[in-house]
Amino acid sequence: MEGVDHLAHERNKSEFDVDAMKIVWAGSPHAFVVSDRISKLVASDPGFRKDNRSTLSRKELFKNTLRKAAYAWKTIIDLHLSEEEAAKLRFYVDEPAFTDVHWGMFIPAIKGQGTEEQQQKWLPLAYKMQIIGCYAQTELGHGSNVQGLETTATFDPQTDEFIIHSPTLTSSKWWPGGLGKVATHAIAYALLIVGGREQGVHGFIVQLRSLEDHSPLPGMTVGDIGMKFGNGAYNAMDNGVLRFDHVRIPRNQMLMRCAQYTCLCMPSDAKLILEPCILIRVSQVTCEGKYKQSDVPRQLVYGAMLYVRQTIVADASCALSRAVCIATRYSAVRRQFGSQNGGPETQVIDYKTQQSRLFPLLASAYAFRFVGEWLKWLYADVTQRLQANDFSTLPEAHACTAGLKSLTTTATADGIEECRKLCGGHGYLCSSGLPELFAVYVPACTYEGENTVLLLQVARFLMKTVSQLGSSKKPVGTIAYMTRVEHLMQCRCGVQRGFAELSADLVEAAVAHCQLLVVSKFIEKLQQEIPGKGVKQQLEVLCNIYALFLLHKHQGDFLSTGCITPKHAALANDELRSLYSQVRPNAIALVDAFNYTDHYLGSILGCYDGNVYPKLYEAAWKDPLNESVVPDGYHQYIRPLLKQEIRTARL
Ligand SMILES: CCCCCCCC/C=C\CCCCCCCCCCCCC/C=C/C(=O)SCCNC(=O)CCNC(=O)[C@H](O)C(C)(C)COP(=O)(O)OP(=O)(O)OC[C@H]1O[C@@H](n2cnc3c(N)ncnc32)[C@H](O)[C@@H]1OP(=O)(O)O
Ligand SMILES: Cc1cc2nc3c(=O)[nH]c(=O)nc-3n(C[C@H](O)[C@H](O)[C@H](O)COP(=O)(O)OP(=O)(O)OC[C@H]3O[C@@H](n4cnc5c(N)ncnc54)[C@H](O)[C@@H]3O)c2cc1C
Repeated sequence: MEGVDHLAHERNKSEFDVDAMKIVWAGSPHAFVVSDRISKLVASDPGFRKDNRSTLSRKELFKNTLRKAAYAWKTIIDLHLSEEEAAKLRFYVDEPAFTDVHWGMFIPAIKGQGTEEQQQKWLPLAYKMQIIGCYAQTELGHGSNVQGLETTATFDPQTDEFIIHSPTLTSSKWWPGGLGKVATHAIAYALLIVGGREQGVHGFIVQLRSLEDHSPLPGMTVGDIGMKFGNGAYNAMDNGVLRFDHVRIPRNQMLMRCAQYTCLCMPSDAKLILEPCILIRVSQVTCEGKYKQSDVPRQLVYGAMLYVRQTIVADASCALSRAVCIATRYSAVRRQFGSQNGGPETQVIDYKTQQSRLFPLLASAYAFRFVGEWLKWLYADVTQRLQANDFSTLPEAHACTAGLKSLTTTATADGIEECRKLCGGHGYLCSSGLPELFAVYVPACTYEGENTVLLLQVARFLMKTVSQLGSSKKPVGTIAYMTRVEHLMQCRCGVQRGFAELSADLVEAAVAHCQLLVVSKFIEKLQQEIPGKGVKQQLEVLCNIYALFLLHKHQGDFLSTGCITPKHAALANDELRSLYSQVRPNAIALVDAFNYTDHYLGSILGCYDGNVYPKLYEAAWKDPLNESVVPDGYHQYIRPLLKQEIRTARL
């Protein structure tokens, strides 16, 4: 039987309203309509074709990405797309590009840390893409440790300028996306030196390339850092290297204000829209060469990272759901063993082992979706509070964004790889879509804060909270539960001792805290009204799978701390098995609810109609290696080998 019939049969088994679930997944009926329309627009436009990416050379890939970015921008302008629609278009075009960093980091950094004058000067140009920006923070020798950056920005009061300089090889900027070949400007982070005194790391707007002929400006040595992991994939991005040799910029190009807690605003007609934002001055250098710092928390300069980490959490559910959709559909198509009386073999999705690897990932995709929604709310909430000069929830917002970024990207990267394995040998083919998805996704565990480094930030926050237990400062919000954990009261005196020594255990505690967050936000979601036949029931099953799977995976910790008994552990495992059986008939419908087009999935194994084998067979013949029956190199290397005379006696 062909796959196409097979999946139709699977769809008929489902016990809930898939259209209603699509709306839950999208977030609202409006979000669904926008997403559905834009995904179809992209899928039907040959200008956004992506099935040939893995066969392109680096140069061809990069040029093709430039073409797509220009074409995407033209589409946005011609169709007068709104900010929401433009963001969806970028999502469905599905190509890492300099535009991500321009819109996702360069513009938010200016909006966040620029003065009003700076915003008025630079944002209209950036919004119209008349300048293209990158975010140049990381250096060859320094990434996680931002305070350790070596690039210097020395104020020269004679000329009212900063001199930006890379004093060592290790101070070369290294990694910024878009820097290598495209960006005309950068937000460069450098150690500020005023009157001979170091004043910490600050951001500066630096022009890199001529707006006439794109050549690097005097004093700049700039280029691409080279091929990265995987063919195609993130190599569409020109991550770059940059050295400054005493480059002079006007004093008014130091970012002197901190108000980053505003959302990205991309106007449909590329005209400037300035949103209301917080006007907090963090630091300033005057023309007389005086450095002034206000008394607001210095951590506000990390706001751009808070913003991007929150978007990364929202993106994790997309990447994981995409892999899960591919693996689930293929698991229903693929058959191995178990043929009875010459009948069909068993669908691999019916094997309990397959279910126990696949369904927790399906549940995780939904769990991350809802925690991502909640994190957006938290980010909006902290923004509002900061506008009222209330900094009280900033540490919690930092811990949540950092911790959830770490948890969800790690689980998603691992989950994509598990989905590849769940697809057996065919999962290793580029046409499965999974190798490229993994290669594009996996750096999310490193960029925007290396995942272990971020968990250490969460651990620091948790330990601070524990040390304050019993004081008048009661933990609230996501750490309110700590007052209920008696054991923590006994720990509180010792928490400031041995942090480094115990850091591996503390990282585990940080992960557990984040997992609790994900579970509790899933439960909160279920407490809302959820319309649609059987939708809530399905989500309850998935929520229970997510929670019980974690309990099962970490049962050693639960048992050793006396939180559960061996009997509980066994019951949890029984329940998990029963939940897998409940998901089974709904599995295909649950991944259909993601509403992904075949174009976006980019996977023969995951195609909607399940018609996998003819498509795999057809695709093989399109490989460049099959352009000729006899390969290039036959006459040079194969034929001489076949015709060689055996000269050595032993052979
Ligand atoms: C082809 C298609 C084209 C389509 C075109 C269409 C057009 C587009 C239209 C629309 C599109 C919309 C697009 C949106 C796209 C969005 C996508 C975004 C893509 C992103 C791409 C990512 C690329 C990668 C970028 C990077 O990686 S940038 C570099 C990031 N670097 C880091 O993250 C460094 C990590 N290190 C740190 O964060 C810090 O150094 C530290 C580890 C936190 C330590 O800080 P430090 O001050 O040195 O140490 P401490 O003394 O420990 O202080 C910590 C102190 O501060 C608090 N803290 C720390 N961080 C924060 C924070 N962020 N906020 C608040 N508070 C913070 C911490 O709690 C401590 O407080 P206490 O002292 O009180 O304990
Ligand atoms: C694809 C990609 C795109 C990027 N884009 C940009 C960009 O646009 N702009 C930009 O500025 N940067 C960018 N980066 C750089 C990125 O932000 C850094 O690589 C990241 O912050 C990690 O820093 P690092 O490389 O210094 O890692 P390191 O900190 O050197 O990490 C190495 C190891 O050391 C461990 N480690 C480090 N510190 C500690 C500690 N205190 N305690 C315990 N363990 C520790 C880490 O856990 C890790 O295992 C990008 C990186 C990648 C891979």
